[in-house]
Amino acid sequence: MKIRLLYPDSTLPTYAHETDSGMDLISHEDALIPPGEWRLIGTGIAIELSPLTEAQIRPRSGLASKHGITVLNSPGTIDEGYQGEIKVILINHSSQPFDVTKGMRIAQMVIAPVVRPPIEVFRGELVETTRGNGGFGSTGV
Ligand SMILES: O=c1ccn([C@H]2C[C@H](O)[C@@H](COP(=O)(O)OP(=O)(O)OP(=O)(O)O)O2)c(=O)[nH]1
Repeated sequence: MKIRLLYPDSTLPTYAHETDSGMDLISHEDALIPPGEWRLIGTGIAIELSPLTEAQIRPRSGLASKHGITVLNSPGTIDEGYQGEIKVILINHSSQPFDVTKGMRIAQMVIAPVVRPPIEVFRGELVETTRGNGGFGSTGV
């Protein structure tokens, strides 16, 4: 994949450890998120994904466990063809205002394969399975 730095002071997202699943996304702006509210935060980057891949924007567990900050639409979907700035929707679930500062690691971005199967439409019965229509706790607690 390619990462495009949109501004002279954009910060490249990096993997904190070489075996990490996600690279940390950096805020390109300051923002104050009041308790219970959310903000759309720019990262100052855009990406060019390889065919049949997507990027998923996921929360950082440290921000969630220490400050109640998570990604509202987690996992955010970055489509293969999206060329705009990657933005992160952060929500503050705590009772304190949360200060996002430019340069802060606010979320992580995981690159994942995408499957787009050919679709066949029909009106008959689905092939029988052992689960059938059972769901939503059908196997017990
Ligand atoms: O957390 C996110 C989620 C999405 N996007 C960008 C990339 C994505 O490809 C595009 C559209 O996202 P999505 O399909 O989730 O949004 P939508 O509400 O369905 O909008 P659209 O009608 O533009 O598809 O917005 C982000 O930058 N951050």
